[in-house]
Amino acid sequence: MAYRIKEVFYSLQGEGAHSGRPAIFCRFSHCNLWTGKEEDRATAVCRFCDTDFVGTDGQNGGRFDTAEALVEHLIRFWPDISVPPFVVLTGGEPLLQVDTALLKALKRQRFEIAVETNGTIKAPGGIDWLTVSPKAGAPLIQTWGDELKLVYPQADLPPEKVAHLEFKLFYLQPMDGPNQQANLRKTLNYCLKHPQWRLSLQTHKLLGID
Ligand SMILES: C[S@@+](CC[C@H](N)C(=O)[O-])C[C@H]1O[C@@H](n2cnc3c(N)ncnc32)[C@H](O)[C@@H]1O
Ligand SMILES: Nc1nc2[nH]cc(C(=O)O)c2c(=O)[nH]1
Ligand code: SF4
Ligand SMILES: [Mg+2]
Repeated sequence: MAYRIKEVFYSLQGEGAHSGRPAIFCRFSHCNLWTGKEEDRATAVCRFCDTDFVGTDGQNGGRFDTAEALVEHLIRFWPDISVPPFVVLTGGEPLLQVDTALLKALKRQRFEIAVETNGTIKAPGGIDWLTVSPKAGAPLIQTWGDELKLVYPQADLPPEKVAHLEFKLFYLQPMDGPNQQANLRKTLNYCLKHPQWRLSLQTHKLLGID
């Protein structure tokens, strides 16, 4: 299968439990909850997305015909082969494209594999760290994983609706956008009242890095 990749970059994981950890980011094109076109945002299922995932024209993006070709491309961004490489598969919605062939090819090169998904597609086996970020109005199929990272607030998806699911860690991430400051305040208040939940700041944005 061919893989369509918007961009690849080396940065620090900015969100969740691995925040601060150097990682190769592989951003897959396409999402099942938004076309990615601004003209469709108001009618999309997911309307607050902060990411451009359209096409393959981003930094180091492209179309890769085989899993091996993509893995060879990714590993070039890792600076020290004595440390196992860490990759974050994101998007767009990576599980539209991530398959067992890719996960196996990554493992052959000793990759530790993290995935960021909206939870509408069942994850294949072989992922080391699964982050699920459910979206109001979308079916939640992947109901277990390592961390649940809920963007907050979402009118029709209060944290109470997902607090019982099978995850090791529960994060609230303030919704970026026009109400960012108010959302940050609400998020931190919610965490203080409900200590099951931790605050996930998008630290890459604070640092001004990718
Ligand atoms: C761009 S998404 C790609 C992965 C997958 N489609 C998903 O939604 O989880 C990566 C992460 O950014 C979060 N995110 C997207 N837009 C955001 C925003 N405006 N504010 C805060 N987090 C946001 C998502 O919820 C997800 O956890
Ligand atoms: N630094 C950094 N950390 C991230 N964690 C999740 C991201 C994403 O867009 O999925 C992301 C991102 O875009 N940049
Ligand atoms: S599901 Fe993820 S990639 Fe898709 S529009 Fe929402 S935040 Fe963006
Ligand atoms: Mg991002």
